[in-house]
Amino acid sequence: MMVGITGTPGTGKSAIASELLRRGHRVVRIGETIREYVLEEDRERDTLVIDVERWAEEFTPVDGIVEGHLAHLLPCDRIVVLRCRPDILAARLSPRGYSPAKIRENAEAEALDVILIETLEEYPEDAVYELDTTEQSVEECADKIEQFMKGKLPPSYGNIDWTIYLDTGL
Ligand SMILES: Nc1ncnc2c1ncn2[C@@H]1O[C@H](COP(=O)(O)OP(=O)(O)OP(=O)(O)O)[C@@H](O)[C@H]1O
Repeated sequence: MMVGITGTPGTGKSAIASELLRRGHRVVRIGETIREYVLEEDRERDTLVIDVERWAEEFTPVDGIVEGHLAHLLPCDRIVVLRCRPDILAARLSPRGYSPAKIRENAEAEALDVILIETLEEYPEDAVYELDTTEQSVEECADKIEQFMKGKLPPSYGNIDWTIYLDTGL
């Protein structure tokens, strides 16, 4: 079974995937699979432009976890969408040295449910598990993902509304 972990940068994909790796799961980091698919560097947005279509087409499926903010563009069996309250997300991103514009762009995308919406365009409802990491530890989040993988936690999404954070000047 291939399980994707997606989410806005800073929601905790990498940290949670490391915990799942520690627990013995196979983990593929999407960042390590895109190198040959980089089309250009978008300097203004401080990000890489990837040939996502070709990358997704050529991706070799894994029996395990695929972690990265493009995971929902792969044909996973189940997909976990990590969430984080936008003000806390901004605080998590600030030690990275990102520009204020890049932090704002990510916080806004999180407030607007961008990754969840993209995920629901690709996946049936019963394959999606939305997990709010704002006030849970990495271990608690990993526990829930393991339970979801085993079918012990039902799919769920849609209980988050962070639109008020759009007006806070983040
Ligand atoms: N419950 C939690 N789950 C995951 N990470 C958390 C949690 N609480 C706090 N963090 C912290 O949030 C920060 C951002 O996490 P991380 O780098 O894993 O995000 P990411 O989604 O992988 O970002 P990117 O897409 O840029 O790689 C880390 O410092 C991590 O320790």
